Amino acid sequence: MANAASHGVSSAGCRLYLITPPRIDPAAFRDHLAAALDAGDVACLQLRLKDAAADDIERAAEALMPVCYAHDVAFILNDDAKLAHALGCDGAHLGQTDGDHEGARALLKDSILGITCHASRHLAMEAGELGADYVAFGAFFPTETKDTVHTAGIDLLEWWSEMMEIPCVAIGGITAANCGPLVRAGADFLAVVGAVWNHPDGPAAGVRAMNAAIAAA
Ligand SMILES: Cc1ncc(COP(=O)(O)OP(=O)(O)O)c(N)n1
Ligand SMILES: Cc1nc(C(=O)O)sc1CCOP(=O)(O)O
Ligand SMILES: [Mg+2]
Repeated sequence: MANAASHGVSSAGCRLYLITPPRIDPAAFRDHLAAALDAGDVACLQLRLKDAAADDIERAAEALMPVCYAHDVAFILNDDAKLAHALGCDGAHLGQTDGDHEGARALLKDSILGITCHASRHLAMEAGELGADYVAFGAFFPTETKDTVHTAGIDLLEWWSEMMEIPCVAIGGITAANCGPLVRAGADFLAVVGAVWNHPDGPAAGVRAMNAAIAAA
């Protein structure tokens, strides 16, 4: 079965998975992104613009993709597999209501497909069966980035990583201060928004703090 490692998003140990803030000015954000990626290891960037028109997403992708590629960071688009394919992204991340997962798998071929599985073993098994490259569990902690409904526990990560080879992503309120148990439970990637983009000393400090915490776990 295809997996994220075979597409160049290697999880060799736990790695950082960055997600953009929901609204950005692409030209200004490009500099913040470059600073963040200069600061340390990042596996991928997910462009997650909420309530944005396709044209705006395309403009943002054009601004940010070259920065990712210059740093050997995979570029993943949220919510829309067709647009991800059309824009030449490395892959797409789909939630449970973001369209036809099987159609997306077929369309994206060897590109990355990640699927939100909330706190559900059943959804994760389904995602694995259809060929997802990673499954995402969350929310592990309270978050100000998004209104969340589901709460995931450490036991889910332990179970998945013991039973399955498909990489898993942990998301939701993750910070340098609280990520240790997630890493030790087997998370392959920690997906973060606020811990990096809202870090009081800037995004580079956020990446350094997250990577130091991952290494110390
Ligand atoms: C890595 C990762 N995990 C989960 C999500 C959430 O996706 P979804 O449930 O579709 O919610 P939105 O992000 O679209 O609001 C994600 N984006 N990335
Ligand atoms: C986009 C998203 N999805 C979640 C889920 O639980 O599926 S939590 C979340 C927000 C993640 O942002 P932060 O790192 O700032 O908490
Ligand atoms: Mg979505």
